[in-house]
Amino acid sequence: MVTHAPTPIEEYALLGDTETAALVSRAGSIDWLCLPRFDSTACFAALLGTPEHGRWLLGPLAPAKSTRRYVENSFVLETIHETDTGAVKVLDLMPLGDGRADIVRSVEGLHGSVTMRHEWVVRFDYGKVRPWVSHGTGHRLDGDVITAVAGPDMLVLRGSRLPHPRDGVHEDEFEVTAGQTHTFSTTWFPSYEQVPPPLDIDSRVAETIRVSNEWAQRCTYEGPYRELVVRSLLTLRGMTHSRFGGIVAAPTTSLPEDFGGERNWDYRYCWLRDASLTLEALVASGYVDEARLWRNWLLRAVAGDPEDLQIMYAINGSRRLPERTLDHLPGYAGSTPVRIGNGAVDQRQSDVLGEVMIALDEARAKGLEVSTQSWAMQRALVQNLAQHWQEPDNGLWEIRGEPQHFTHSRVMVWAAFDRAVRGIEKWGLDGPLEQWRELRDQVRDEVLAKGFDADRNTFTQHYDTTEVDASLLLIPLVGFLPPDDPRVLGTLTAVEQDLMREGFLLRYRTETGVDGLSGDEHPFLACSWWLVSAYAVCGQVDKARELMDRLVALFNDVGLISEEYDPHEQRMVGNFPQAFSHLTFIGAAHALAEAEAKGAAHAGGQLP
Ligand SMILES: OC[C@H]1O[C@H](O[C@H]2O[C@H](CO)[C@@H](O)[C@H](O)[C@H]2O)[C@H](O)[C@@H](O)[C@@H]1O
Repeated sequence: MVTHAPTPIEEYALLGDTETAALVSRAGSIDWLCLPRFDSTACFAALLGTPEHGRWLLGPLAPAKSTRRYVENSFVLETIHETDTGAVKVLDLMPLGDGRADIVRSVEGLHGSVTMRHEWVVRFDYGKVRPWVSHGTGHRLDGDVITAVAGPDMLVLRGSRLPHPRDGVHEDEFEVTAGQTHTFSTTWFPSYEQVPPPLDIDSRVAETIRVSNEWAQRCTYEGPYRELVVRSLLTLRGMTHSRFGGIVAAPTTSLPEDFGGERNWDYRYCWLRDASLTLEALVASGYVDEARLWRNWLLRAVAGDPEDLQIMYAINGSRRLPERTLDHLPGYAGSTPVRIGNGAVDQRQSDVLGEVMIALDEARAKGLEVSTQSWAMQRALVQNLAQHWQEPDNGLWEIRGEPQHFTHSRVMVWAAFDRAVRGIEKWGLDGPLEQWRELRDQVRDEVLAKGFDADRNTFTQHYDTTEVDASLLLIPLVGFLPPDDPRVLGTLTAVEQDLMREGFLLRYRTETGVDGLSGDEHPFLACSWWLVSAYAVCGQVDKARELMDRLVALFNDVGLISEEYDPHEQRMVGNFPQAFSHLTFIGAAHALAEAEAKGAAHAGGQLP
């Protein structure tokens, strides 16, 4: 029985150091943090339970009006808390680029006086393990510190005023008046090592902002919604492990797709699909170095027998992600089970090679040099697909029901062969051209014959149904058919008719039971953005703009968005922030910009 009211998902902001990420609420509570990696165990897991499962709170004791923003293009979060007695500014960040795992927090009095509440509640292993906590002083520790240790993990808390122990919690309350500042840092380190030295905080803050600004300046996108596009690119960068090159689908696990339901999944892994689509968004916006980083990750992750290709890997490329439930956690809003690992790792999802081949083809077109090793790997994977493409699969939605012949999967199989052919024809690479051309045409003929319902003039979710699926919107976007083909336009209409819910798009109708899960879900934001892109390429620019404006209004105050949206309760749903949502938003902005530019050129008589 959960009595703790959950903080709405949209009330969280992201902190990150490109190796892991934290969620901090508007009230100043860091409720989620896995250290030192995105997929490490959490030491603060209140997000999926109660404060007793670990959190770090630094916020005003009295009710406050709290406004926040990121400093320039960084993930340095600045929150102003205004109370009846005064105002303070809190700065939260994870410094970038020093190979350490620190979180820094400072509070500065602006006017009047504010009583701050400080709580440091460390619970290792996702809120389960109470650490051994010591208050130490000494030469090696460089002044007063608090350390918390359990097994392999150790944290050290430093600060200008340390909290006191009480019933397993370290807490403090103190006044901050205008001009006063208190600074704190928590640092993770392996427990067999010495406590790391203190940080030079001012220089780390300045460096973090500088590095982020430099990265943002490389963005080449100049179309509508630019500020949000840049913030979304930064969010994708924040989900990319800067040394490994892997990209997580989201930094959280088990934020529910259905509040109180079982659709709770761990997204702290690198899906080939999500990562390829992230790459496309980055490359289209001018970030080719990131494509190289990820391609090298891919080469290491999939190295070996092509037969053993997985659809997702851990962030460092390792393969074992067994799905387990954490039964000690009550779940966000009572949504159980809380899962770690992901059972979809063993699924056949025939779309993924298509997404990888498209992303690498686009990166090549934007200047990523061809590497012999990379093409050899692509050839081997395409040859393997040639053996298996006719098998039923779990599709891009990773259904847990019976495998099917999903139309989207087959369209992406076509895309894999198509981009392989293009590798030879356009880029002069070597391979069995005739065989791949034949396969490409064979898959195309099959999709047109078996994945299309002529009565309704629409493509279908799979070969044995008349249902539709939002993934069919990708047919013109990947070049399978031109946008003005009547079958594409018919599919657009059918998808609108069947899947629109209160102005946003569902992935598919769960009522059919195709996914093998109980409960329902809400509109899936990536699909809604695919609809914007489909409208844009099909020339329905007014509809694209209208839907885009509606979607853009859903971002929270610091430019973040989750996987799904519940229009009825007007709240974000699912893991947060989700790469899929951010990258499809970027894609939609590009599509809209191109369509509007084309429309303007037409109006100006510049096009035939
Ligand atoms: O809906 C059931 C499935 O939900 C998750 O998959 C979704 O997220 C993935 C990561 O963003 C994405 O690649 C996939 O297309 C989405 O359906 C979950 O990871 C699966 O285990 C689950 O079956």
